Amino acid sequence: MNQSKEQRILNFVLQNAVRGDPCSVLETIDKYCSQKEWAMNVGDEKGLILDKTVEEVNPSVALELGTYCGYSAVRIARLLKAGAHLLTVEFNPEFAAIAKQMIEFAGVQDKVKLLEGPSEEIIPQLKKKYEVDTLDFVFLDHWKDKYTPDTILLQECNLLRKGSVLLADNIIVPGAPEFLNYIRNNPRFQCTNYPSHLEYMKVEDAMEKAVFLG
Ligand SMILES: O=C(NCCO)c1cc(-c2ccc(F)cc2)cc(O)c1O
Ligand SMILES: [Mg+2]
Repeated sequence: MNQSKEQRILNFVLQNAVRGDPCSVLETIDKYCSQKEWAMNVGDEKGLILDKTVEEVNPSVALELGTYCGYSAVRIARLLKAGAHLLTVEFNPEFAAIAKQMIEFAGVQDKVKLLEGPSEEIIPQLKKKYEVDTLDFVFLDHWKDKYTPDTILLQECNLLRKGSVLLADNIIVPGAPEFLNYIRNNPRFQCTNYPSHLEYMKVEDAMEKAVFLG
C-alpha cells in the first residue's frame, strides 16, 4: 500500500530531526514541505505570527482546531509555560495518527492533548469531559466553513472570557469569507488582520486575530 504524503513527512522528521527538540522538528517539516512536497502546515512565515500571538497571550489553556500533522501543535506547545496545555482537535484519523507520533517525537506530549473527532462534538465536551473552564487562546486552522459555526459554539458553551484571543489561518487562501464577515461585524470581537503568504508559496494569505470583549 503506498504511503501517504503525511506519512512521508513524518518519516522525514523521524530520520532527520532531533528527538525531543521541537525547533528541529519544525525546521525539518518546513524543509521537506518547501523542497519536496507542499503540505498545509501553517509554515514558518505565518508561524512567526502564531508565535508572537502565543507569546503575547501566554495561555494557560489553548485550543487548536485542525491538527493535521501536528506542526502548529508543536509550534504552540514549545512556547507554553510550565503547567499550561494545548488541546488540539483533528477529525481525520490518519492525520491524527501522524500528529500523535510527531508530537511525541518533538517531546511536547506532556503539554498536548490530541482529541480525535468532529469539532462540533468535542467543543461541547470541553468543560465537563476535559475539565476546561475557559480558553485563553484558540487557533482556527480546520475546515474553513467551520470557523464561524465553531466560534458561535465556543460562545454558546461559555468557553470564552473577556480577553480570550482567537487566531484564524487562511483568511485569503483557501479563504474564510463568511467568518471574516461574521467576526468583523460582531461588536463582541476586536479584530486585527495580519497579511502574510500561503505556506511555502509566493501567494498572498493572511491571519485574523479576534479578541473576545466579553
Ligand atoms: O484545509 C485546510 N485546513 C484544514 C484541513 O483539515 C487548509 C488548506 C490549505 C490550502 C489547500 C490547497 C491550496 F491550494 C491552498 C491552500 C492551506 C491551509 O493552511 C489549510 O489549513
Ligand atoms: Mg491553515
